[in-house]
Amino acid sequence: MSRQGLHADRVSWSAGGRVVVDDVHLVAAPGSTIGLLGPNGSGKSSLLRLLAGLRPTSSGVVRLGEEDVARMSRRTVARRLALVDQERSVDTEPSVADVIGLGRLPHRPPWAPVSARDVEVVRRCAATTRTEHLLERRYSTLSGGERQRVQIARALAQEPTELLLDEPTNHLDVRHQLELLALVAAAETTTVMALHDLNLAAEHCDQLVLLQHGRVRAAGPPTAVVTRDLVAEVFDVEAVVTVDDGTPHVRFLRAR
Ligand SMILES: Nc1ncnc2c1ncn2[C@@H]1O[C@H](COP(=O)(O)OP(=O)(O)OP(=O)(O)O)[C@@H](O)[C@H]1O
Repeated sequence: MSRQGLHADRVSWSAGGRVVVDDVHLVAAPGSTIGLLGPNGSGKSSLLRLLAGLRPTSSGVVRLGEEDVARMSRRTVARRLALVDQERSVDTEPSVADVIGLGRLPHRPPWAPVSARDVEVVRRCAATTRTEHLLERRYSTLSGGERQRVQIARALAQEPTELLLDEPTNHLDVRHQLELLALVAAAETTTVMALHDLNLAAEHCDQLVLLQHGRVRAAGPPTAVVTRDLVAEVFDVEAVVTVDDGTPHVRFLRAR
C-alpha cells in the first residue's frame, strides 16, 4: 500500500440510535480528487469527519497511508490532513491572517514563534485563494464566500497531503467555484469533497461516490455515477444526462 492516500475500509458509524454511515468502502488514491455525492442527510459530512479521524468509527478502519487514523495523534494527523467543514465558528476576533495562520500550528513546536516561512506560506495561500486583500480584516466582518475562501486558505496553509472539503463551493459565486475546483483538481493533494452540484462534481472529480442512507449506492468514474437512473433513484428527480467528451452533464427536469 502506498504511504499516501486515504482508505475507508468497511466503515460504519452510528448516532442517535441509528446507522448514519453504513459499511462504506472508499479509496482515494494519492493525488486523486474524489467527489462525495448524495441527498441531504445521506451521511456525507459524517463520513468526512470519520475520514478526518475526528470521531471513532463504530466498525471498520480509516487508513491515512498505511496508518490507522484512530491510532495517530491529532497533531500527526493535522500535519498531513486538513478538513474544511461547513460551519467553523470563531470565538475570538482574529484577523484573516490569524485564521489562515492557524493552519501552520501543527508544523510548529508548541509555543514556538511564527517563523518567516509561516508568514510566507500564509501569503502564498492567501494569494492562491484570492484573499490577500482581506488579510488585515476581522474574520467576523467577511461575507460567507470570503470566509469560505479563507477557510480553504487555512487548510492549504497546513500543506496537507490529504484535503477533505465539505461543500466547499456552497457560498461561492460561479467564478470562485470554478477557480476553487480547478485549484483542487490541479493540486497534488489527495482530495475528498462533498458536493451538491452534480455537474461540477462530474467535471472536476476523477471518481465519484454516491451515498444513499449512509451506504455507497454507486462509485466509479463520473460516467458510471451520474446517470439518469441513479439520479432518479437516489435524488427522486427526473433528469436528462448527456455525455460530452467523457463528462456527463445533467439537465434536471422535475422532482418526481
Ligand atoms: N451526532 C449526531 N447524532 C444524531 N444524528 C446525527 C448526528 N450527526 C448526524 N446525524 C444524522 O445523520 C444523518 C447524516 O447527516 P450528515 O450531516 O452526515 O448528512 P449529509 O449527507 O452531509 O447532509 P447534507 O447534504 O444535508 O449536509 C442525518 O440524518 C443527521 O441528522
